[in-house]
Amino acid sequence: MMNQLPTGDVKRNLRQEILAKRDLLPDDLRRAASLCICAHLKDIPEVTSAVTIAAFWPMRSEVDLRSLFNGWSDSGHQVGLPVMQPDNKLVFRKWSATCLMEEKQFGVMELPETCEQIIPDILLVPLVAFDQKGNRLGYGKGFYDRAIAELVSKQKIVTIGIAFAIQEVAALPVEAHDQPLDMIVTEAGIRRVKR
Ligand SMILES: Nc1nc2c(c(=O)[nH]1)N(C=O)[C@@H](CNc1ccc(C(=O)N[C@@H](CCC(=O)O)C(=O)O)cc1)CN2
Ligand SMILES: Nc1ncnc2c1ncn2[C@@H]1O[C@H](COP(=O)(O)OP(=O)(O)OP(=O)(O)O)[C@@H](O)[C@H]1O
Repeated sequence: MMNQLPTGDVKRNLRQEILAKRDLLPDDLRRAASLCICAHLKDIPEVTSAVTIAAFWPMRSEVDLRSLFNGWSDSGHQVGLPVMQPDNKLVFRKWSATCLMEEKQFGVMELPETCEQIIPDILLVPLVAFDQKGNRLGYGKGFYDRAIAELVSKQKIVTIGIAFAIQEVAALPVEAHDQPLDMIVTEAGIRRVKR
């Protein structure tokens, strides 16, 4: 049957449903799955050969990639983390083991202004939901849609969605501004999206 709801409503409902499901994952399972996702990322040549990897500091019940940061940094990668700007854009600042994260708007932890801004060549994108075609849903503020659109207009970039397997949905509604992903990594494995 055709879905009669406007796209914005469908997205809002899916977001709520999947976030509730993600919040219910037990901590031990979340930790194990996060480590499994980290192990998969070590097997992706585009990641291991990247200069600058944009990751994220986990918020709420997201996948936790932090166990990779020291190793990446020690092996010569730059690790970037997102910082929200007043114009609803994202920039990425360089993480190091001595950085102290600061609590910013919506309780999000971010690197302070003293950390230099960097341009990522790999973007690990936190997901609320995804589908098999590589469409993604975030928290609904368009931060990553804008960031991906701006980065791809300037350089070649690889976008990798990061989520737990339970965050997959059959099909997400797609709007003109939605930026699809090149790959999705869950604890179940690495999926490359063909287009
Ligand atoms: N780890 C991580 N960092 C990230 C993101 C992310 O998805 N994951 N972001 C990806 O975008 C940006 C932060 N985006 C956010 C979007 C919404 C809310 C939030 O709390 N929204 C409230 C409504 C706030 C309001 O409208 O006043 C809510 O949903 O209840 C927080 C952060 C940048 N950093
Ligand atoms: N490139 C862009 N330029 C300006 N506005 C944009 C752009 N991309 C998305 N937006 C706006 O951001 C809002 C949120 O979009 P959407 O519901 O697709 O969010 P999302 O994909 O869940 O969020 P996010 O990208 O933060 O993960 C929409 O109102 C949309 O118009």
